[in-house]
Order: sequence, then C-alpha cells, then structure tokens
Amino acid sequence: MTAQIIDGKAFSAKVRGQVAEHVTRLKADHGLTPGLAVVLVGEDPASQVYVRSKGKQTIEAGMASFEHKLDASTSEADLLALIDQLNTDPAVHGILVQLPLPDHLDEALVINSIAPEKDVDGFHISNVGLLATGQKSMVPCTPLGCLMLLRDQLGNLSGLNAVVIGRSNIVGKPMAQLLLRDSCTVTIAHSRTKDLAAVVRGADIVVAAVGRPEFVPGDWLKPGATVIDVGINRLDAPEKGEGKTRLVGDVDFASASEVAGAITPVPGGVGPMTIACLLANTVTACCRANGIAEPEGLTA
Ligand SMILES: Nc1nc2c(c(=O)[nH]1)N[C@@H](CN(C=O)c1ccc(C(=O)N[C@@H](CCC(=O)O)C(=O)O)cc1)CN2
Repeated sequence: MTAQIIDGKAFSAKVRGQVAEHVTRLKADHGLTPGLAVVLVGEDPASQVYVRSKGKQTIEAGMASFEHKLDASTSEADLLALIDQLNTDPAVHGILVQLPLPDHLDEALVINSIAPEKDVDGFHISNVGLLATGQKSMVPCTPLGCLMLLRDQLGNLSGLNAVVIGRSNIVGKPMAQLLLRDSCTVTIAHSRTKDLAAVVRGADIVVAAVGRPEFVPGDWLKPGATVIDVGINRLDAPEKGEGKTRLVGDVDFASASEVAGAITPVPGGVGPMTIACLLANTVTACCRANGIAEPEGLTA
C-alpha cells in the first residue's frame, strides 16, 4: 500500500482563506479588525522564523499584527507588565508568547498571566481545564490543526482507536482531549510505554508528537492507519552540502508510507496548520469578545 499524502500546506491555505473571509465580514458588518499580539523574548533562530511568519500571515488575512521583540535578558517583571498592557488593550484580541522562553523566565507564570479569553494558544490553565471538561475554550493551535486534518480525511472519527504518542501540555494532552471529544477510544503513549509497537498496531489513528526523529517505523502501523506526524526535527544533511540540514518528523516516512492509508509529510503537513489555526483562534477570540456568532468550522 502506498499512503495518500495529506497536504497540510494546501489545507492551511484553505483555512487562511476562510479566516480572511470572516475578517472581511467583521470589518464590514461590525467595524472590527481582529488584532493579534505576538511576544518574542530572545533570538532563538527557529522562533524568529515562526514569529515572522505569524506576523506576515496575520496581515495577509487582513488582521492587525502587533509584534513585541524583547531582549533575551528581559526581566519577568517587564514581560508581565507588557502582558498586562496587552490584556487591557481593546485592539488586541489574541496574545501569544512564543515558546520556548529563556531559562530565567517562569513559563507557567507567564502563560497564566495572559487573559484566558485572549489566550489564542490555549495554554492558560483555565483553557486547559475547560477543554478537559468538554467546555468552550481556546484550543491549542497544533492539536486543532491535526483535528481539522483528521476530520477532513476521515469524516466522523467516532469509535476509532487513536494513539497519541507524546504527553506534552502543548500537543499530546490537548490532542487526546480533542480526540476523546470526537468519541475516539484514546490511548496516550510515550517513549516509556511498554511494547509501544503493539499499542500503535491497534490504532486507526496515530498522532506522533514524541520529539524523536523517525521514532515510529512503518512496521508498527496497522495497515491503512491514518498517521499525523507532529514532529519537526532538524538533522545534519552533509549529502546536501557542508552545514546543510533536513527536516524529518517523528515517523519514519519512507517505511510508514508503505503501510499507512494516509500520512502527513514533514515539512508541509501539520506545521503550516499551526499558524492557520492561530489566525482562526484570533478571529474566534474577537467574535467572543464582541458577542458575535463564532465562525463555523474554524473551532473544535
Ligand atoms: N507559543 C507557541 N510557541 C510554540 C508553538 C505554539 O503553537 N505556540 N509551536 C511551535 C512552533 N511553531 C509555532 O509557534 C511552529 C512550528 C512549525 C511551523 C511550520 O510551519 N513548520 C514547517 C517547517 C518550517 C521549517 O522549515 O522549519 C512545516 O512543518 O512544514 C509553524 C509554526 C513551538 N513554539
């Protein structure tokens, strides 16, 4: 079997198009421009690239982008003061602090200082609790993007066996909650799970978010399974030239695509969905803040 490739780049462009349509309507019907503030502390090269893309795509969707680039040595008090200011700024509907933060900053404290209704990352403890109890919340962007791809691929997910490999707060745990909400039978596995191969072999849906390059081989998969690869691992690629690198996921794409029914590539799979869902969450936050009906299809 050769798996169908799930084109996250094309799907994310469709989502961004829908976001832009909603933005046009919010402006015309309500005089509202959704605004997203992104805070970057330090000079992590990957984070700089992601923040630049977020700003560019926010503007392309017709929204207002507010970028705050702070020095790596910024104090916790100064960062919290900025978040406080953004929390009360009526032009800002969504706030995101790019992760990872420098070591001297307390990530949980910083995230929990964002007003929950503006927490477009869905990482605030209130949103985590709301999602876990099946209530309306802001939903973390990467799991939301994975869910959109799965629904588009499979339609109704009810009753399917899903294995999420990885237990992070950003991806693994919220992903499991979302799949449970769609009535999947969900197992959260991780690098220490006993006989992980057997656990994965029982799954109709595999979401790999373990952070280890090419960790899941094709012979772990049930034939026809749908595989969502969240991993973004940069490996040296001397064959491409000195100092060159290549990106791989947490799934061994070559062997997995011989067994799976459908699979996301890396790059071009889940990654682009993360930013598309961030834009969608910003529109959702703007609608909620103004008592306007939320756009259908852009939330979980
Ligand atoms: N506050 C947050 N910080 C981080 C998040 C997040 O959701 N919120 N996620 C990641 C980084 N991230 C967005 O911030 C992100 C990662 C990857 C991509 C993406 O499009 N990847 C491309 C490949 C890009 C490359 O060449 O490096 C792909 O997979 O095709 C977008 C956003 C950590 N921090």
